[in-house]
Amino acid sequence: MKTTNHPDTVLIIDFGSQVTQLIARRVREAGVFSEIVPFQSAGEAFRRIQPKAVILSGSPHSTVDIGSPRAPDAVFQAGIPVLGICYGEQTMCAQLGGMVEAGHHREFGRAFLDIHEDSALFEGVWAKGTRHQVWMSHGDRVTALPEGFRIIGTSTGAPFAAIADEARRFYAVQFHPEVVHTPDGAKLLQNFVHKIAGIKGDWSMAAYKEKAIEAIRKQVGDGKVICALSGGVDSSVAALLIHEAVGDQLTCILVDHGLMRKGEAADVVTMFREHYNLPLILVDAVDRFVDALEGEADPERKRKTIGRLFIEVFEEEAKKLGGAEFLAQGTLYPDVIESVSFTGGPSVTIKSHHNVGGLPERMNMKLVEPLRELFKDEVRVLGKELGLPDHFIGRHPFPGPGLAIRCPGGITREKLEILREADAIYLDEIRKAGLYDAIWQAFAVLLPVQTVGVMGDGRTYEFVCALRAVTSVDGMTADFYHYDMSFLGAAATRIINEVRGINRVVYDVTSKPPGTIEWE
Ligand SMILES: Nc1ncnc2c1ncn2[C@@H]1O[C@H](COP(=O)(O)OP(=O)(O)OP(=O)(O)O)[C@@H](O)[C@H]1O
Ligand SMILES: O=c1[nH]c(=O)c2[nH+]cn([C@@H]3O[C@H](COP(=O)(O)O)[C@@H](O)[C@H]3O)c2[nH]1
Ligand SMILES: NC(=O)CC[C@H](N)C(=O)O
Ligand SMILES: [Mg+2]
Repeated sequence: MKTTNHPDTVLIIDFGSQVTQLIARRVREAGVFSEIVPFQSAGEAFRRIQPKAVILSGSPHSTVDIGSPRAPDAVFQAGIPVLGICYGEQTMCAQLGGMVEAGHHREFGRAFLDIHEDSALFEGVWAKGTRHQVWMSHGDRVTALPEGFRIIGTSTGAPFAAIADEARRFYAVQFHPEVVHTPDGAKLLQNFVHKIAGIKGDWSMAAYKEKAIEAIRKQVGDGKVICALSGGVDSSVAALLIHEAVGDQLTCILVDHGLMRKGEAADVVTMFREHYNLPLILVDAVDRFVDALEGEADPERKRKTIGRLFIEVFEEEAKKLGGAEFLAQGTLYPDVIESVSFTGGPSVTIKSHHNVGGLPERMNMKLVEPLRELFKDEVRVLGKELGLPDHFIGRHPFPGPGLAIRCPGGITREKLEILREADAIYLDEIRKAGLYDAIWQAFAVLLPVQTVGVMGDGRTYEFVCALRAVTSVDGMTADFYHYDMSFLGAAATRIINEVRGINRVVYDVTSKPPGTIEWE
């Protein structure tokens, strides 16, 4: 694991809470860099990073169980502030000489906290004697405090809902300040990092950009870099950053695999050539991909074929350039966080996500991943810093395998063409209705089902098109978008009227889980 470049880091120790990432988000929103590490490697990370403060996350575990996770003792001996959240409070108490009792007073959801004492944690937010909404999710509770601690807040189910040892700068809460259902939670976290830990809060995207550029120059030297550029936000921002760092040592490669949205390859090329004067090779690999996929109906085989062909194309292009030592990717922080999994054993593969990650091993290239510390919306802010036009920054994500995984059943050129047209109309309607930015991702799917219709007094027997639109934060969970029916009616009419081959349109009202966002 790479050493962080940030002097004032808050280390978040993950015990497997569902919302650990939110702690990192809130800390970063306070202008302070944060890193998440799983508890198993927290000791090593603590020595390497030398954080200015530590936050202990929640957990599905119970501290009363034998073998349940603990924070490294060094965390409590370093003289730095520590904040325990939920399980984090429980383990802090268990480790420092207090007591925790297992589950008779379960508290889930909204609860109210009575403020007993003024505290640096509450400064400017909550005054003594007031009551505030917080969000709880626990069964266990602390029943005796370690020496030096006092109660600063209580709730009905948790007499020790907020505690502090001000001398050692140890604080802990039973509720979750990181979630929006604790309306003042973000302010408490700001107090912890600014007032208690004394970290300035000058971590900004502008500063990040300069550091990242420096780091790229150092890593790459005078070597050659190729960047697989899809025109999506991640690879676009990575490419711009590397271009600022090493100029024309970078060559971008956009593969037109015939599975892109309508006009997309040309748009991406125009945008990059017009605005950036960035060396970009457009590889026409349409026949190669579509021939290989012709008739293929199995979702996993589609994905694997596409992944393999990407590798072949990149190998050939790198060779043509006389070789390249580095491959740039738009890998994001959620891809690299090793979240703590309690399912035991390897998790099942739902889909083989195509990525260029398989490339370096096969091609002996070193990876350049300047975004691996960022969340997607942070990447968007960085894109703004780099002058990426708004319509590129706000683009919906688009999967590497493209339309191939939106065409369930056997793929044919004709079906891809029909789908491309329907998708373009659908997105056009969304833009015209002003809904594009309210939706996280939207697309059309061409179903391998034909139905009977009547058009102009004649019988039709054509395909069904499904429309999908979801809201989400990170693509891990999603809800279907609640359109007004008149919008759906208008979009359906246009698709059926304008696209030969489709005579029926349906809307997908499945959330994730149980569905996934894409159909394959
Ligand atoms: N048609 C393509 N040509 C070249 N590289 C591609 C293509 N499609 C995908 N890639 C590579 O695969 C990576 C993963 O794709 P992914 O869709 O996750 O990211 P993205 O396209 O950069 O951003 P977004 O998630 O917003 O679509 C991309 O960053 C890019 O490096
Ligand atoms: O680069 C990618 N390569 C893939 O193979 C891939 N499959 C799904 N996706 C995108 O990931 C998000 C979650 O999709 P699912 O709910 O369908 O798994 C959604 O945004 C999907 O569009 C992919 N992106
Ligand atoms: N959210 C949590 O951290 C819960 C901690 C512990 N599992 C409990 O039920 O109390
Ligand atoms: Mg993409």
